[in-house]
Amino acid sequence: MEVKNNNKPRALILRTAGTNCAYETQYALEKAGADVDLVHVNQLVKEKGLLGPYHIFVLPGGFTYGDDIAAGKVLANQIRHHILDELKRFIDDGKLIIGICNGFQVLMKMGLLPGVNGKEAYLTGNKQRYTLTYNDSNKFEDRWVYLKSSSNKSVFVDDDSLIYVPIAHAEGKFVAGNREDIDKLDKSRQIVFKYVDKDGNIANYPWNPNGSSSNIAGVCDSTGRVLGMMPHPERHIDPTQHPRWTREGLKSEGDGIAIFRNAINYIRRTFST
Ligand SMILES: NC(=O)CC[C@H](N)C(=O)O
Repeated sequence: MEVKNNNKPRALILRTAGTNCAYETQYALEKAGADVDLVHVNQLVKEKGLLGPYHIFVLPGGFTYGDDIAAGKVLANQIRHHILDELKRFIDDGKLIIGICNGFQVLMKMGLLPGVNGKEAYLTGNKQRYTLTYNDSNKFEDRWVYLKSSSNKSVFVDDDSLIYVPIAHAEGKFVAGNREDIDKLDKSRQIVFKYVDKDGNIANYPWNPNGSSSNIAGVCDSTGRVLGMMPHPERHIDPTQHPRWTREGLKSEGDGIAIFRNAINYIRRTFST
C-alpha cells in the first residue's frame, strides 16, 4: 500500500468486520486537516511497517466481530498478538492514538488504556484493573449526552470544556477493581471526560447513561497521547447535526471537531507537517 506524502498530518483508521463509524471519523479528520486512509486490520498485520508514516492511529466505533465474547475483545486480541510492538513504537515516537466507542473498548480490552503510572496492563504483565462492561440500564443507550473535560492531560482535549455529543452503546460502563484504582486514575489526571447534566454538574442516570464509576466517559494513558472515549465526537462535526439547532440557534461548528483539531494541531507542532 502506498501512503500519500503531501506533508499533511496522516491518520490511519482501522477497519475490520463490523466497524461502522469509519466514514464519519474520516470526515471529521479531513475537516480538521488530515490525510486519511482506511486500512483493514489484515493488511496492517500482513505489511509490517505500514503504520510507520502515519501520525494518528484511529480505532473507530462499531460492532467488531459482532461484539462476541465482550465488545472489542476479539479485535483487541488481534492487535495485541500481531501489532502491539508497532503500536508501542508509535506511542514512543510521540504519535497519537484515539479509540472511539468500540475503539475505546478495544484499547481497554488490550490493556493499552488506561495504563496507570506508565504501566499498561498486559504490556508489563500487570493484571487488568479496569474495563468497560454492560450499561446499568441493561439496554443499548442511543442518545445525546453532556461531557465535561476533567483534566488537561490529553492532547486531544480542551481545558474546562462542556460538549454535547451522541452515545450509542450497550457496554459503556467504566469500572475498576476498587475505589483506590479510580483514585489512582484521578490523581494521575487520566480521567479526561465525565458525564454531566446540562449545567455541567455531576449527575446520575440518565445523565450518566451507563452507570460508569465517577461518571467516567473517557480516559487517556500516562503519556496523554492515547485517548479512549465512549461518546462519538465524529457525529457532531457540522452544527446541523445538533438535534435542536433549529430551536436553539445554529452554532459555527459542532462540538466534536475540537478533539480532532487539537490532534492535528499537536501533530503539526510536533512533526512540522
Ligand atoms: N457505537 C459503538 O461503537 C458501539 C460499541 C459496542 N458495539 C456496544 O454496543 O457497546
